[in-house]
Amino acid sequence: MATIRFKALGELLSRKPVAVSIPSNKVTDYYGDLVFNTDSMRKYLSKEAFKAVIDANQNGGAIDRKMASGVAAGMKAWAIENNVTHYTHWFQPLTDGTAEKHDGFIDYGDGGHMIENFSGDLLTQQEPDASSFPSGGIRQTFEARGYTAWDVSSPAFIVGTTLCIPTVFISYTGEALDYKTPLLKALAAVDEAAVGVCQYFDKNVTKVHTNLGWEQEYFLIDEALYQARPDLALTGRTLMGHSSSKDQQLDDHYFGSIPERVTNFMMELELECHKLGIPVKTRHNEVAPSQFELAPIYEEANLANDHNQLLMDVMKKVARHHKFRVLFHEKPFAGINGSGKHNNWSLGTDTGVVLLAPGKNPKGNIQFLCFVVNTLMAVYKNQDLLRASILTASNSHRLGANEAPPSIISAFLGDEVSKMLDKIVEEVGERKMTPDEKTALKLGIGRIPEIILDNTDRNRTSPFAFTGNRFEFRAVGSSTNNAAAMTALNAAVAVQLTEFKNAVDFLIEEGIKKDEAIFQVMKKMIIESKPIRFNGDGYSDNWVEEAKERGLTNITSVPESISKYLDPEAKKALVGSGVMTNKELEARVEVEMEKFTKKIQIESRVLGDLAINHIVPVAVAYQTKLIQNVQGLRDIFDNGEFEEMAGARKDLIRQISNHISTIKAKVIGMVAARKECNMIEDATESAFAYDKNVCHYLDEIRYHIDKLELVVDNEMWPLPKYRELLFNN
Ligand SMILES: NC(=O)CC[C@H](N)C(=O)O
Repeated sequence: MATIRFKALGELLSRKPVAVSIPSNKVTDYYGDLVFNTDSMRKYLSKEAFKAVIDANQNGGAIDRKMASGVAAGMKAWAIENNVTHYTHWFQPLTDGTAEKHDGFIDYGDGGHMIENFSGDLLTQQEPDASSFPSGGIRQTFEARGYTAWDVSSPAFIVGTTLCIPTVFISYTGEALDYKTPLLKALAAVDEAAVGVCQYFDKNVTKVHTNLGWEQEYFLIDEALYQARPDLALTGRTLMGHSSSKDQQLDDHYFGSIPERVTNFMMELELECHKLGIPVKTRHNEVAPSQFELAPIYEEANLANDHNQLLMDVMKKVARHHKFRVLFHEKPFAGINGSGKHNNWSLGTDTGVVLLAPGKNPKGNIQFLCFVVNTLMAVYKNQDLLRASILTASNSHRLGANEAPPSIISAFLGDEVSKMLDKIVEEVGERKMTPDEKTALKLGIGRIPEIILDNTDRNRTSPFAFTGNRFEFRAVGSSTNNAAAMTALNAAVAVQLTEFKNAVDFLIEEGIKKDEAIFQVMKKMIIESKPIRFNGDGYSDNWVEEAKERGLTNITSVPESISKYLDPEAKKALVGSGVMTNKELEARVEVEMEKFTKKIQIESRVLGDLAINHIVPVAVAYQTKLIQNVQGLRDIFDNGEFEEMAGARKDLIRQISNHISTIKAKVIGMVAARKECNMIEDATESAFAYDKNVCHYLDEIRYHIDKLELVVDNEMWPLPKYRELLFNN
């Protein structure tokens, strides 16, 4: 009997919801308790130190050494009062997670005795030995130094007994080795470019911030079953498993009543999030059985992203208290819904205007349309860059099915905004507009708010959908760091807004009035970017054809998509906006290529192991039982009767034999292919080779294993089945 599987199922039967105690009925009583936020800063910092942090936060300036010492002292006092013993620079290397090295507050004091020390220098900068993080060749192991430097715009927080200081991570020579640095630069770039455009409409605007509201989808699997699936534990997804007879066909999980064990997990998670100042608000069952979603209120994008990274970490810990494992993989189970991390993106001014929401008057609406059109244009020109920022080994399994967008990048606007754009094209002529024409157009534009509020349609197959006051970048995968997508998008929009402004300024210099210049440039852009607008079904075969005719790209290969980071248009966005240097971009491509290769390599090794050591022996054992059974029948029945009775069984023996032989042959082929790929030194070539020569084996081997699962005795099957994994809470 398959002991681990049945033991795990036995454990499942004894699970009880784990009780959670909430300190108060009012979230506001404990919200942000573990954050060094303005309230705690006011209490623990001198007036000057407080002002220095707020200034640096709002205006992006640096904090001088003296001030930093004051801030560190206040932060330490606050932390110690909260039972903190260690501090860490918390950063986001180019891996799938965050990094932290804890140091105690202890140090020798003047007389050689122990003191609690945390200086300004330790707060602002550290020099971790960085040789083991991916760097894409920027940092050789013999120059292992990397620096972490305090990101003042994201507040310090406490996890357990450790004070965490959000930092950027850069090499000795100044290149970014993390996700945060380029994101901060992209946010600054879009701020500058957007302020320039806003100035056409309101001279009081001096800052534009990017808002991000992510939606985190995930699966929860009982820990005993998870442990009995080495593929889940090592790769985050099931590399095999026949679909369950019932999964999501009846649409009965989505928004269904949340199981009690899961509710308790969610309660504890929300409690931890709220103490950490993560404004999580929404929770619900997602489409697939055992799939859930959690979403916060939107925040400034850098903070929102730190919070998402922190959340993923907290989720893993809290899940363990409830004897669950959380799966962030985009497609842990073939054939049913995968998990996205939809990024709701918008821009807002320091005067309180949401730039992607319709305005209150014609002027506000023209500004709104300007930002919509520039965003469309940026997406149109940067389809390949945006795809490169989201298409990973794991996300590639998700795209194109089950409400995840396809890999053709397009933008959904809804009928009403589309009509508005078409109207601009129709009504803005080549020659100068008459005052009456302008008034008519502006009046039409003035009607936008009512129209949109009633028509915020949704399109789940769109990678980039307008939803009334923001765009939802739906293609982003659940396991990734949002910063990659947000860096690409904001950099692309920044470059686009600058081009727009240059074009408008040029016309103004030629003597054309500002509003007409804006209309003329918008018209051109609406026409040029039209191919990116698509409100229809992103899954239809027609769309694949039509997209091709429109000249849109459709790339499903991960290495091919990553390599587009180095195309001129992508470089223009990332390097042109000052977000990355050429060297950093090339390094990033190398890191992403290596990540792809390694993930496939690991999957291939795990599958080979499971196929040969778990599945084939069981299939052989079952086949032997069948053979013995057939032999027994032959012993007791005469020939005619025997043939009639054993015919089907003999067929089954043959079928099992075929599957076993094919699996064995394919595993041998896969290992040989891997060996060849591993000889290739160049990261890009190796990734392409893995994609072409190894990936297909994963599907082929799985096919035969899944067929065996259908025929082998259930008592003998070693791995928990889909029905057991999916209906376990
Ligand atoms: N209802 C939904 O929005 C499902 C989204 C889907 N899970 C995705 O992969 O993006």
